[in-house]
This record gives sequence, structure tokens and C-alpha cells, in this order.
Amino acid sequence: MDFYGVQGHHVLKAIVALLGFSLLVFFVKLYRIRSKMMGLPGPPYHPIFGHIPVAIKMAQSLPQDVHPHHFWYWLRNEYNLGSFFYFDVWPMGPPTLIICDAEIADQVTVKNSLDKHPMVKEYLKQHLGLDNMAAANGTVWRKARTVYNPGFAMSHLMTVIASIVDDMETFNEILGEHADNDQPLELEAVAMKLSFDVIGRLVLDTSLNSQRTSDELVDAFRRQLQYLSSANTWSSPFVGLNPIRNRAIAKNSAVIDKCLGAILDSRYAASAEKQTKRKRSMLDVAFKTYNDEYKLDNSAGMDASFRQMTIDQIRTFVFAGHDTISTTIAMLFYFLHHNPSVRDSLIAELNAVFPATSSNPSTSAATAAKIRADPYVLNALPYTTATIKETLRLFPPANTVRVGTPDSFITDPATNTQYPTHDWVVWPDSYVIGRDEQYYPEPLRFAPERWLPASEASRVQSDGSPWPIPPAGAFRAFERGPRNCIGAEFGMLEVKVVAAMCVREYEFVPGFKEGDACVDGEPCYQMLFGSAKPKGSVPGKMVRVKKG
Ligand code: HEM
Repeated sequence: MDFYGVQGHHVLKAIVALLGFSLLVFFVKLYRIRSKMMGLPGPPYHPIFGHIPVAIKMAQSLPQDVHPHHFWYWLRNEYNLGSFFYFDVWPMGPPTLIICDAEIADQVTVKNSLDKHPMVKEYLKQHLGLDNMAAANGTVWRKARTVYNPGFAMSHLMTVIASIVDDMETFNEILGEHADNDQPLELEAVAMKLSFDVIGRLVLDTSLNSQRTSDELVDAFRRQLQYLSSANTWSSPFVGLNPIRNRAIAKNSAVIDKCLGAILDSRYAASAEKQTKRKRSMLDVAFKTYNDEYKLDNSAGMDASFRQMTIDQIRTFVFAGHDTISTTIAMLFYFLHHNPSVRDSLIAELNAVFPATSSNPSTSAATAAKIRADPYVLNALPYTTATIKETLRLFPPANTVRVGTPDSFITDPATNTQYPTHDWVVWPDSYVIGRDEQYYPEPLRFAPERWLPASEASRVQSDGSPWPIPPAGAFRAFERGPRNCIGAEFGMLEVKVVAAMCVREYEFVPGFKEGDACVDGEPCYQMLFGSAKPKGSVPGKMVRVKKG
């Protein structure tokens, strides 16, 4: 048989040769990867299949939808692994070095901050653009961080708090409607709309009002987020090839660009005038830093590459900020339900700082008034801060993934031996470190007292001895070093406002059922959905707290 004049047996030979070559490349790579693992610490290793047999056992022991945080915790416990270990399931996933020790984690993030792994850019580029701060490295990252750092400074955040309190009042009302109608809710999903509104205030100085209405920009963002869950290397490496999915992402992206571009252009034109006013949006702050740095004059119009970079960064702030905060809010309510004595202590602090008054008999109204008058009061809530930190310790919603290099090694502090990072995805794991008994006695106990200042008398364990002070590197919910979370202070402030305005008026009753899948006995485990999200978005009911 002829194919366009080429004889059939030639075609067959070409196919066989191609297949043979591909197999050769595959086996050479397999050999190279497997031989790198020899002598490195990790679970039981098969010279051909690597850790795939272990991964199969792990998959049988955990629900299918778990976040990789649970993989690393399970492996460490199951095989009694130490402060770090290597895990190689290639070609099912990239060979990974998991760090479970505070000091070693600091070696790759603080002392020598390794670049973000290219797979982060690969994963995020369709959603956030190529220059997004979360995935960029080198000068692109440095420029973005320099432009936006002033917008996240505490002095600037405090100018935004009053408008955020408006959104919080809406959130409080919505919780009340759910309680009064006895309606089940997914708490994280309800809190996510609040997060969109709050980020809109911070970044765009706009009321998106997505808690009550639909908005073209927010709707496009929300549609876009649906495509995140399947886009992870572990579940399906082929998902990025789906043309229907890619078209939908491109369409949403165009809507987001259009909406943000319109806001940007009008703000840029008005920014010169706004710089004289006290309250400025993050965009105004960014424009000023940019203009100062490049000695530009607004009237010349915005440089096209700066415009695209700005759109990418705003997308990044929405992406990085919306669900990390909503997860933290939902998990705070969840942990408070299971720890009534913590709830009592939290309420005691809030009552002392934000008492109801004759002019504002409801605690939320009194709190809103006090925060509007003096936003810095939010920095004087040690127990509330401790409760949020404890929530983040047990349920860190995000993590970093770095790339190893030929000249960077980790050093085991116990032996002073160096181990390679080159060709490994480097994953310092905040979840495993946050549950390590050497830093946190009774690690599974929700005990905010461990975060209180050393001078606080209540900073004691059940046996009366003081909680040990964990090393700084053991709390990594916002990561550490130059690539730490730019929105950490803002995230803490927002959750504090929720706690102050809502916890005394509503209690959340989780709705997990007998027989629901659990991880370590916990039905509300972490799932992979962009970030580490709580199972089922934390289903349950809101109940009004009885007065008196
Ligand atoms: C409770 C809330 C939050 C948590 C737990 C959290 C956690 C984190 C973590 C762990 C990282 C490191 C990620 C990595 O290395 O890939 C990170 C980075 C980042 N976060 Fe947050 N975040 C929170 C809120 C926010 C908010 C509100 C914003 C913005 C409005 C934000 C913006 C960012 C950005 C832009 C980065 C990348 C920074 C860089 O690489 O220089 N985050 N966050």
C-alpha cells in the first residue's frame, strides 16, 4: 500500500523507529531519575518502579481528593521518616524533596531563597498571565514586589479598613439570614464572596458588592477558578490539552482583562490628582511608585507593558488572596465549634475590647464603630491573633514549591551532611512542620495559648508548664523569606475583623455526616483546588448565639 507515494513498509519502519527512539529516551530518563534516588532518605524504594508501589498503598489509605499535604504527612508517619525525604513516582509526578524541618525549610526560603518551580508558572500562566508575581522569578518578580510592597504596608492597610468594615456588615447580615432561615450553607463559599469584595476595596478601591449582586469581573473570576481543580500535575497531566477548557479559560481571561483594563485606565488618568488625598487605593500607590521609579509623567499615558503587568498582578492578588482568607475564616468557625473553651476565651477578649454600648447595643455595630474610629485597635488583640495563628498552623491553605539547582544543597542539622536539590521539586511543607510534636506539644490540640506572649499567665499546658516557644521557622502559613506572602498582614486583619464582628453573634455547626470520608479521623480535610481547600467548603449551619 502507498501513502502519497511512500511505500507502506517505509511508513511502518518509520513508526517503529520513532517508537523505539521514544522508548529509549524514556528508559534513559527513567534510569537517570531512579539512580539519583540511590542513597537518599525516603520510603521503601523499588529500583525500577521507584516509589510508585508506595504511592499505590498511600492512595488506598487516603481519600482520592486529598491535597498533597496529606501525602507527605501520611508518608512521614507510615515510614517513620525524618526531617526531610525524597519521593520519586516519575512519570506519574515530578521527583520531589519534602522538607519537614523548620531549620531546613529556612535554608531554601530564607538563607538561600530558591526560585519558584517552573511548574508554578505553567499552572498559573493561563489564569494570571506570564508576569504574575506569585510565579515569576528574578527581575520580573523584584520589580512587581517593589511596586506593590508599599500598598501592603500597615500604614496603607489601615486607610482601607473602614471600607472593609462595610463589607463585613454585609457578611454579618448574610450569616444572620442563613441562621434565621435555618438554611444549610457552605461556609467557605459564603466567605469567598466576602473575600472578593474585600480585595476589591484594597486593590481597586471599589465596592464589587459580590455578596449581594453579580458583577461581570467577579463572575468571570469565579468561572475561571472552576478550571483550577483539575489542572494539577498529579491528577491529570493531559488536562491542559483539552481545547474546550482552554477556549473557556481564554474567554474568561479576555473578560477579566477588559474589566480590569477599563478600571486601570480611568484610575491612571486620575492618579495624579489622587496622590494629594490621604486615602489612596493600592493602584494609586503602585502608579506612584512606578512613576517615581521611572520618572514618568501621568499625562504621557500608561506604558503598555506596565499596564499588562498591572493586570496580571491584580489577578494574582485576587487569586492568592480570595480563597486563602475564605478558608481561614471557615476553619476558624469550625475549630471554635469543636473547642468551646477557646471560643469562651476569644469572646472574653472581644467583649473587653469591643463592648456593646447604649448607642450600639449589638456587638457587631459597636465593633464596627470602634474599628472605623481607630483601626489600629486590631493590633491589640493577642488572643484573637493567637486563635487565627492556631487555625493557620493546623490548616495552612497555601504552600511554596521551589526548584532545586546544581549548586544548592540542604544540610541536615543533625549530621551536618549535605543533600542535593538539583532536579528535585523542593517542597518545604507547612502542614507537616505545623503538626510536628518537637515544635508543638500535643500537635493536634487546638490551643491558641501556645501563641500568647511569654508574659501571659494563661500561656500554660494542661500540666501547668508553659507552652514552649516554637522556632520562627515552624510557623510557615505565610511562608518565610523574600518570597513570603505579601498579603500576610492584610489577611490577618481581615480575619480579625470577621472574628470581632461575627463570632459573638453566630455559632457555626458543621454538617459532616457519620460515614463521611476522613483523614486522621477528621472529615474536614484539605483538598487540592488551587490552594488547600476544606472538604465540601465546610458544610453546616449558622446559629444565632442566645443572649444572656
Ligand atoms: C490567610 C490568608 C493568606 C495566606 C494563608 C497566604 C499564604 C501564602 C503563602 C503560603 C504564600 C507563598 C506561596 C508560594 O511561595 O508559592 C503566599 C504568597 C503570596 N500571597 Fe498570600 N496568603 C494569604 C493572603 C493573601 C492576600 C490577602 C493577598 C493579596 C491580596 C496575598 C497575595 C500573595 C502573593 C502576591 C503572593 C506571592 C508573593 C511572592 O511570591 O513574592 N496573599 N501567600
